Amino acid sequence: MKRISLLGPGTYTEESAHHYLGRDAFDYVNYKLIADVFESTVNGVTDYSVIPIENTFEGSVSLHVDWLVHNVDLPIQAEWVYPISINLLRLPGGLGGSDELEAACGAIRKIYSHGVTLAQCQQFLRTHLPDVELEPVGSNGEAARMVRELGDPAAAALAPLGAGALYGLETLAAGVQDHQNNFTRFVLIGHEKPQLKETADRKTTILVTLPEDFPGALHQVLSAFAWRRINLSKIESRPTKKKLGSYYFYIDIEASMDSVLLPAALQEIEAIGCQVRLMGCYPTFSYGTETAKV
Ligand SMILES: O=C(O)C(=O)C[C@]1(C(=O)O)C=C[C@@H](O)C=C1
Repeated sequence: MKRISLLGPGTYTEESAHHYLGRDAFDYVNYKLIADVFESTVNGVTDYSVIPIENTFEGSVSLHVDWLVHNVDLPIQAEWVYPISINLLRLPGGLGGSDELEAACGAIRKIYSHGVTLAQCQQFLRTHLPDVELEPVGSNGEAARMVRELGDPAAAALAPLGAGALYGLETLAAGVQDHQNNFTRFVLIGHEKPQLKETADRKTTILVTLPEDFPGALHQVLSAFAWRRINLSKIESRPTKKKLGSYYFYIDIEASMDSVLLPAALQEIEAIGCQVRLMGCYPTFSYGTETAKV
């Protein structure tokens, strides 16, 4: 059975992977830190890694995109989008009583959660828990585990309901994210093409580095897609980390490398002196309509 590394247990990453790939079709290997998730696939301990790369409100998870670009050479093999509903969890029977949210919140002194999750609940925290200490941890599953292990009734976690069930925590408030249509995009990376549903739409991700001192180079890159009517779903500049002011463009394209038009567009971009790195051509799955199971 193929092995998949991810942040877990009790994380949104795990929930999303079970939803799209199935619980039993793969052997899931849990790690506490995203660096270890990446490295397990680089070192051949696992075949694939699942990486959260973008959130509706927070935008790109820069740390993860940078790992994908600078530290590893693992193609993207699939992507999916999963809804993120965030819950305030604590030890059962904590101080203040769980029926009165304000009273119960008044008894909380410290909240553990992933940094991205804390950022998605800023308004809720300002309104209900303005004075609590916020402690970012490696994953939301880890946050729930710590609340259980500490045994401190004044501690709480912002995490998935599944983490509460796993560690026996009670839900003080459900769906506390600031925006209701909160989704995160995950990618599956690894060397081998996985066996997934063939009917899904395909996307291609490339990195483009522009030639130096070439006025209008980005305009020419974009026009190579525009006149062929190829749709881009994302373009983002990130530092190359080589020198100040030097950037590459991370581009998601709604087309497959199997089409006639996309390889021609990439050739045109290379011909003007840009460097193009193919990050993957892969099926994309959206929530509610389909899963990736064969
Ligand atoms: O800690 C988790 O639950 C994760 O799956 C990680 C992660 C992330 O790294 O972005 C995934 C999705 C959520 O938007 C917040 C956190």
